[in-house]
Amino acid sequence: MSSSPNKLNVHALLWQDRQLSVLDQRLLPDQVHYDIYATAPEVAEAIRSMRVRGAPAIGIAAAYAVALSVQQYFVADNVEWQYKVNADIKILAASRPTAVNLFWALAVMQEKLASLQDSPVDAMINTAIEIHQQDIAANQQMGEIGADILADAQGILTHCNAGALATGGYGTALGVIRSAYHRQARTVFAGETRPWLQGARLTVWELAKDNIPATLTADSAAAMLMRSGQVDWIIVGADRIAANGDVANKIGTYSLAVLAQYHGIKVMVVAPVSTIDFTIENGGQIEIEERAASELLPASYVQEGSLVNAWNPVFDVTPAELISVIVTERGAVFNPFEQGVRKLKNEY
Ligand SMILES: CSC[C@H]1O[C@H](OP(=O)(O)O)[C@H](O)[C@@H]1O
Repeated sequence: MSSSPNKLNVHALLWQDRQLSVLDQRLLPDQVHYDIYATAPEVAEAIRSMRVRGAPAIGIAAAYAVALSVQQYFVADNVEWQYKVNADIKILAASRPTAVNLFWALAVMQEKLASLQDSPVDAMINTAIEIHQQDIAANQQMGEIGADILADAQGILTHCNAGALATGGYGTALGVIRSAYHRQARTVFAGETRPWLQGARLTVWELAKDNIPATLTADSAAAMLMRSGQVDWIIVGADRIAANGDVANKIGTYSLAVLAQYHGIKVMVVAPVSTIDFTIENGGQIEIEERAASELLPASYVQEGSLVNAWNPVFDVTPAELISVIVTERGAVFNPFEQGVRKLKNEY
């Protein structure tokens, strides 16, 4: 059986001795390597280059980065330091555009900073730690809510990595899979998730570390797998959810949802409320990150004058009508297309 929530030893981020250790996920599963960062621009580059990735993990990393910036620049009786911190916040905000957790975390940290009169360093560090710990608690709550919904369902297909590596710990979609597997064995399939291979390199590695068997599938095998009758639920994470319940997530999620509807398979999206962008009405308003063609092209095509280019959007939007349930730490919204997710709005 999988380990209990607290025993899983997979951490995308570690705060130790006033420094941030970041697991370089580009090197997994071959290498478990942490880099230590002391400045916000270093963390921004770690987010941009996907050393750390996953909507909640990006937000938590940004929160720690703001704390690092305040620690680096704060000077008593002098307001100059605030300009430098604000410049760092702008650098962090420019690192990746789609995951709203990044901007949510920056807003929480800015609000906290504005409320402090003096000696803000420890208060800002504690706020970042709270954001981290709240994310883990939310994931464990969502895990139980999602496992209740699954009941005895056997076959699960997940996409990308929405696990401990993408969050503060435990995971969103993988959190549900962990909690469900903790109750009774399930059959778990993981899509490889080209081109960055979060499924092939991260999800199956993370589940194996947690004693949860998983079967890797090519992204293009999803339709045949669903037709085989082995899948009861598609369970995925999210990077930004619009007020009407449209969901931006890893590229390929939309295809899975269309296939799921055709095959009568249910779709569960698992995300903390910090992933909901209540300021936008629908998924058409979500900026979809396009990454370099070189991340998709074989190296031999990446050369001056090559006639081969690549279109590399790394997220897509799944319309609410293709989603059966959105699970958050504040509860589940079934058939989100009916009323959206506005009822989940609450002041943080
Ligand atoms: C916990 S949901 C994480 C979410 O982020 C991933 O994207 P990326 O690896 O590019 O940061 C993917 O969309 C996951 O579902």
